[in-house]
Amino acid sequence: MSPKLITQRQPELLAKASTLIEALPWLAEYAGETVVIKYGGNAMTDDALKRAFAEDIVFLRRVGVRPVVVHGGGPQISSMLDKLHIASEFRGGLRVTTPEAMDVVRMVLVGQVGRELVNLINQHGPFAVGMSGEDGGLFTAQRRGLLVDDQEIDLGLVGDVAQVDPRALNDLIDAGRIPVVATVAPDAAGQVHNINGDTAAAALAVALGAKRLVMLTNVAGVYANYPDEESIITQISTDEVRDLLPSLDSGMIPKMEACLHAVTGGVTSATVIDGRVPHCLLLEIFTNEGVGTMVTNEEPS
Ligand SMILES: Nc1ncnc2c1ncn2[C@@H]1O[C@H](COP(=O)(O)OP(=O)(O)O)[C@@H](O)[C@H]1O
Ligand SMILES: CC(=O)N[C@@H](CCC(=O)OP(=O)(O)O)C(=O)O
Repeated sequence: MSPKLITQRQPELLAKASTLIEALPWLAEYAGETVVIKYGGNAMTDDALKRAFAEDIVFLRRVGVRPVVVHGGGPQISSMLDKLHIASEFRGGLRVTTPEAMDVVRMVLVGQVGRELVNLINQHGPFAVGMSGEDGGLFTAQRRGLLVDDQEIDLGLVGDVAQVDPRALNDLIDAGRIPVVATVAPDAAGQVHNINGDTAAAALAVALGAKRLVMLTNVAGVYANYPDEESIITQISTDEVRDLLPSLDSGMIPKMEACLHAVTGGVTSATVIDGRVPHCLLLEIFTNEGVGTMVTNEEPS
């Protein structure tokens, strides 16, 4: 570059350099740490965004973080169920899952969404390995219902994570791979269950002793009064999440329950970020401000 061009472009070049320098303490803080990233189906809206997500994951791996991807695929499952004329219904943010729907959930999460993410990440090198809760005994599911007014509502083959065996997954990470996890898992008798992606990501983050859980979705974060944009929450304590939970709706219920579970289980923070923003993951982890709503054990100052 000519000296004249450098002078003209100095502000732009300085801005680039300062972004890199801003990342410096964060690079040190996260090196060698496990970060669980939950990629919600609602955040997988277009191909450019998905490619940017794959780049961010590979970036994390390249700078010495141990990223683990747990993906959802709710809208993708719903669209396949529609095509097959199988009705589906959500209760409390969870899909009521008949045996017929379970086959579709497993097919879409493992065979479609998981494959696509593995493919995108591996355009940067042979990093990603797909696995489901069934592989290497990663998750043991336990059937769960939904408590409404002290009455347990049957949700069909919906599971909670009763147990995590992270050995196979840790083997992959130790070998430099990036696990990409689909959240279906057998119960103790071998019956496969549908586990909500947020629920599974939190259980995994706790079991792995992850430093952080970051969840990409299609809203800017959690709103105290959804969808009033003014009511966006940037930081919230676990006590405040407990107070907020009864007022939440749809998919935000399992998401906030999952954040609560992760943080009370020892994960330093759980953050919900806007997956519609390209490279939101890098912005959240490597910049001072971060984006989205962060749940921690501390009262916000
Ligand atoms: N208080 C709230 N703040 C933000 N989003 C909320 C709130 N209550 C309900 N939602 C809904 O939660 C959705 C995100 O959850 P979900 O659909 O499960 O996403 P994902 O597929 O990313 O897991 C948002 O699109 C929004 O419609
Ligand atoms: C029990 C339950 O609700 N399972 C979810 C699993 C996928 C998921 O969690 O997808 P998102 O993260 O995109 O919402 C479902 O069937 O939609």
